[in-house]
Amino acid sequence: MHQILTLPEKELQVVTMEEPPGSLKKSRRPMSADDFDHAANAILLDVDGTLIEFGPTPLDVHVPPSLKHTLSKLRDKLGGALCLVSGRPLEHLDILFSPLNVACIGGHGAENRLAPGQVLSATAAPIDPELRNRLLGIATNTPGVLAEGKKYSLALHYRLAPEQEEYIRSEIERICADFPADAVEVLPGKAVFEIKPRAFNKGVAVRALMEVPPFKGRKPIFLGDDVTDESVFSMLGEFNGIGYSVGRDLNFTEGTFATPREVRHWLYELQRGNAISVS
Ligand SMILES: O=P(O)(O)OC[C@H]1O[C@H](O[C@H]2O[C@H](CO)[C@@H](O)[C@H](O)[C@H]2O)[C@H](O)[C@@H](O)[C@@H]1O
Repeated sequence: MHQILTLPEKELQVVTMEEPPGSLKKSRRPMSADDFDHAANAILLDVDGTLIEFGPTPLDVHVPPSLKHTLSKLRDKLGGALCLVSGRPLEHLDILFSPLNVACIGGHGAENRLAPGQVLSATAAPIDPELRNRLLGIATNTPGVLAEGKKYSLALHYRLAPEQEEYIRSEIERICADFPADAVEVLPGKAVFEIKPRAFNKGVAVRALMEVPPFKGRKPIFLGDDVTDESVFSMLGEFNGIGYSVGRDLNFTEGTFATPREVRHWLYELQRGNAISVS
């Protein structure tokens, strides 16, 4: 039997994770909080592996209350120009981060809420149902593999069965070959393959975000940990922005945080700084 992961309304298993050791050499330090300008910058944040530590399954994660508090304060000091940019669906982000209300890009760019308090909107068509069903069959037939159904994509997680990575990869390739190549994209994430239509990605969604208030005219600072974040890192230059990676160096980044804990500390320092009033 495959396991379809769903998030029960307002109910998540909360696991307190050990903080991983900050082992990475920090040769490229991110900007000091003293140099940060609350009136000129926008903060864009990937979630899993950047703001919070990985858990064994998508539901077994912990969002520290102190992080929600920090993000709430920082959002206010930025005049609302703070956005979560995640592969998770927006409704999952809202449950995980409740009661925080911030701008969000979800589903790898398929959905967005371009400012805090706005109504959610979809920017993409749902994943092809036949493709979804055939991919679900991989989880059905492979012990330890979890299928995370999302409206716009499907994630096949092998964190609990790492030995299945190559088998899953080849099965996905075999199935996707039956669909138009320009319609299907496979994102290899952290112990996961995400299959989605090619039409949207985080970078395209961030480009749209940066055209609307309160983000318009600001310089985006984006933090991400994964190759699935590269579509954002690679377009930041269009807005004079800066990218920072987490846990490892990635292309188009100017600095690296060792761990999500270090990211959380940096954000805490940013929200403590004085906001310069917007004219
Ligand atoms: O874009 P992100 O915010 O980084 O989200 C990427 C995916 O994160 C989640 O999966 C990852 O985190 C899980 C919980 O720690 C972990 O078990 C899994 O192995 C990771 O790949 C989420 O479940 C996906 O929907 C996101 O696309």
